[in-house]
Amino acid sequence: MLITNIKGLVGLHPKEKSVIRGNEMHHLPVLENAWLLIEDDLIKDFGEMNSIPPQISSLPSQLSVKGKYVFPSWCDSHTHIVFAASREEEFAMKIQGKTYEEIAAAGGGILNSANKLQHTTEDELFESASARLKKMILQGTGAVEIKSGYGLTVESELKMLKVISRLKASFPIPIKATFLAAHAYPKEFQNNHQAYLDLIINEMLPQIAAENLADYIDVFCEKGFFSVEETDQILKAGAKYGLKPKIHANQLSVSGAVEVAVKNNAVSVDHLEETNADTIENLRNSETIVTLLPSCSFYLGIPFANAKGFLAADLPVALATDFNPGSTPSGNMNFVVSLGCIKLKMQPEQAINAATLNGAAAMEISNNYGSIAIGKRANLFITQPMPSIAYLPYSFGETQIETVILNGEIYNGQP
Ligand SMILES: N=CN[C@@H](CCC(=O)O)C(=O)O
Ligand SMILES: [Zn+2]
Repeated sequence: MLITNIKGLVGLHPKEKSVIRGNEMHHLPVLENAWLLIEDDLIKDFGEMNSIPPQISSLPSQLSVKGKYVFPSWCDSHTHIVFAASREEEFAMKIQGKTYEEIAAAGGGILNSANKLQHTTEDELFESASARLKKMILQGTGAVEIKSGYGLTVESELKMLKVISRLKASFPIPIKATFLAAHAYPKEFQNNHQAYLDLIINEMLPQIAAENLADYIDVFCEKGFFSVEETDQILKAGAKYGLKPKIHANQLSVSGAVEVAVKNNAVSVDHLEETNADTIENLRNSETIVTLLPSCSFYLGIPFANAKGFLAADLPVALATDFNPGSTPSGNMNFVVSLGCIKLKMQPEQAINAATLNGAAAMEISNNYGSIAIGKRANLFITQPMPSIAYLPYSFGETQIETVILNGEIYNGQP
């Protein structure tokens, strides 16, 4: 496929560039008036229209996209899209002023989702997650991470991870699976934490490893959920099976989560709505990526993360949706990029880098995804005609995406 007359080819980082740190994130390379050649599922070549070689300009399969931009697909590195039911009954409680913790204490929250999921079949979960994923892809997402964590029993955690495996086999995008049994303590373990930790460590992890069902391990390290010591215990057990951590950290309080995550070589620390100077210091000399989830702040009404502080400390910042039924019922990365600009005060270039190459880095796939470079996978989207790149986050709540290309082929929602 040859795409011609591209108004701007966006995200032309060199192929060897695997992550972008703070100060560099302003730099989003764009080639104006460009062509892009895709062969099989890979980016084969690109250049300027006024110097297009004749043997390329005469190729048969051409798509002229005058006035439109071509972006690398969004890479959404934090989601919980396998769930049994929406939770809009909690929406009303939130509007009345109940906090996330109060809703959880009243029997809502994660345990509510776990109860529903335990009574839902693997096939039903696969169908509903597929519908969500299809919609996300049509909104420009071309790589995704999905967590378990609404099972909370051996059987149901495995059921969730099997659903993620089936999604991996059925969808034409890379999918990473994260094991998050340490999402909340089930009722029967509320006064015996160690028994649940033993269940995770001695029952769940060996089976998950034997069936190769997870790529990462996650813990909701937070007051009222999993303590720093409990988190450390789980991460060390995961490491024995080669599972690197991606951690829910500092969503509701500065909890020591970042320290324990960095100590255990976390690929990413996610949320960080609550941050102090120590949080930044703990991250400074690590490889850990800071993944911010501004649509969670938007929906819950909790603080927006200190993106500018992380960027000023030269840390790599990624943006992701956190799509889940409780704190973020949306998988729209376009809206996340808008919030990155409007609420986190990132420049459009920084937010786009955060949602593409750094999102890919937070899933350890940035050698093949997240930017437009020769030899990388042709996962991209073509916008509607737009006056500039900044127009995409500026026109919040809309999607400017007209055509989605995955592995070099136009994606129309099948499967
Ligand atoms: N914080 C923990 N997990 C989810 C919310 C889960 C829920 O409320 O169902 C999050 O990332 O926001
Ligand atoms: Zn989450």
